[in-house]
Amino acid sequence: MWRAFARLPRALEGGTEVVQQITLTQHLPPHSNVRNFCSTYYRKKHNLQPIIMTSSSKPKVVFVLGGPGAGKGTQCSKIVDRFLFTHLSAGDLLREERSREGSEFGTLIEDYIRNGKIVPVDVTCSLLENAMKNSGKSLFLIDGFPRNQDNLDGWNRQMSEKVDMQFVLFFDCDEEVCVKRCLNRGQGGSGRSDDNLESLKKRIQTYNNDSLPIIKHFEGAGQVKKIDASPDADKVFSEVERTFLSSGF
Ligand SMILES: Nc1ncnc2c1ncn2[C@@H]1O[C@H](COP(=O)(O)OP(=O)(O)OP(=O)(O)O)[C@@H](O)[C@H]1O
Ligand SMILES: Nc1ccn([C@H]2C[C@H](O)[C@@H](COP(=O)(O)O)O2)c(=O)n1
Repeated sequence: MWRAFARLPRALEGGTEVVQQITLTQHLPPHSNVRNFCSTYYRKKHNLQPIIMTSSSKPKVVFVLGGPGAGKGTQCSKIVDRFLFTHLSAGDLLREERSREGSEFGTLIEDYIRNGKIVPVDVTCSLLENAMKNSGKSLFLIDGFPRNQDNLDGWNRQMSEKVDMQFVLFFDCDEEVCVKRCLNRGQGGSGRSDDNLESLKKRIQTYNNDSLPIIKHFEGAGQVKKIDASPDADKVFSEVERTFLSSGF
């Protein structure tokens, strides 16, 4: 496959930078009009505007799910380095809000996080929507969301019409491996109030009872791309990379 990128200036898209990837088949002859038209050289030489093919101007979203410590954050930062995505972690946004001076939700968030429970969706969804708007970007990895039925219902109410959900990237990892990784992360000085055995037991329980059914729901709709998250991070990423490339990113 041969790829070209067309970048639409922010001003044209109401403040949202839209980067579209146009994939053409190899079958085009090397000097076909389409190829020439797409080439930066040709465009510059003839002072042409980039090609704009608008399939949708809505932001694109990939949900990233998996157990605590499965490696979602690690893989998201690799995806950001390789592709044009912006990473939004629901957990990070909640921790930020918890620490924000004057936040009315600080105590509630800390209680939910320490006890491995899922914060009510109105809080999380608003943090996500604000972060999306403030970024000015249009390709998002939404990490750790939706984590239960309340998250999914709230998203469907507030956001589903405003974005194009592409697929769910699911990092599949054994419970023991997940727990070990989180405990190591805690011992390495993560400073997270939930990287301890007591919180982890509750987080795993919440994952099994509340998050897995959501993944199954997406699976039933054919929207899940499952990745084995147990090998080392680079090996996991080669699978991830293949997935994004084959999805046209
Ligand atoms: N493939 C891997 N092999 C070994 N260790 C890994 C791998 N991926 C991530 N880790 C390590 O495991 C820990 C958890 O990884 P990470 O924070 O990416 O997981 P997460 O799924 O985002 O966790 P959480 O849901 O708890 O935020 C980190 O210390 C990370 O360095
Ligand atoms: N959708 C979400 C995501 C996260 N949380 C809370 C509860 C989690 O245990 C904690 C840490 O999330 P992580 O960094 O592991 O993704 O944050 C939530 O309530 N709702």
